[in-house]
Amino acid sequence: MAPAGPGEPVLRARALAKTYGSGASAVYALRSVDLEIARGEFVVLLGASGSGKSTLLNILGGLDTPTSGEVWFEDHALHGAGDEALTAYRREHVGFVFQFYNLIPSLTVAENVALVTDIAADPMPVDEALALVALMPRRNHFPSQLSGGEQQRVAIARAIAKRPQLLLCDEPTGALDYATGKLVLEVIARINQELGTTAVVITHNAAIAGMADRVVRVADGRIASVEVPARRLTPAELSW
Ligand SMILES: Nc1ncnc2c1ncn2[C@@H]1O[C@H](COP(=O)(O)OP(=O)(O)OP(=O)(O)O)[C@@H](O)[C@H]1O
Repeated sequence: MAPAGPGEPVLRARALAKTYGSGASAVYALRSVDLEIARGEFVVLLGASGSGKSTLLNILGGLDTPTSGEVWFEDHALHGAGDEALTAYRREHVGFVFQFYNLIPSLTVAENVALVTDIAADPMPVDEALALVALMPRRNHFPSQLSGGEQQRVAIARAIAKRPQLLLCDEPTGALDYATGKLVLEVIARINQELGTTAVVITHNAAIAGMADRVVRVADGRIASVEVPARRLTPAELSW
């Protein structure tokens, strides 16, 4: 099968369920999720704490597997895939950004990004990734010398330097103040638009939803609603 073109689904979930534990202590993190994400789309996942957002993102990114149901990346079935196949999927196709930046403190900014470009099949030059997040002037600094927002931008540079098809972000602005959070969102939006990277961003912040192509609300392990904003706003136009 040819890779999906613009607008075609790059990720598909069908009747996805994830249960932790069993019997009386079972936690139904996802109950029955059907979702398609198109190539190049910017999707925001909203929902209360514990609603299942991270579980869904982790399954889409091959960090976790469903208890039942199907999840596909293009024509690769991720459900039931073994550790080796999921590791290869993540390495080749997925960039992750988490709330905490997970940078190596003893390495410079450029060296943190090079950790990924050294092992990727078709990486961009480290300095190109740093330019995309406007951090070239800080390339030789250590993480401890950077603000939280700058550290998060390094984490984004590291995630995109391997030219992943998917950029999956779990609360990327959760540890940042308002203005810094906006800067980080601007970077993610720019990468989505300039590189065409499909982006899925989890947030508690409903205002961020304005910058999405589609807003998926998760409640109690289910998709509660899907909205398409009339116009995609820039992060600068958002306020909360
Ligand atoms: N490893 C685990 N073992 C048991 N229960 C878990 C595990 N991971 C998640 N859960 C439960 O699954 C449910 C969904 O969790 P999940 O982390 O996906 O929610 P979330 O919407 O991302 O929440 P938050 O916004 O607080 O990060 C929660 O009730 C959580 O307690």
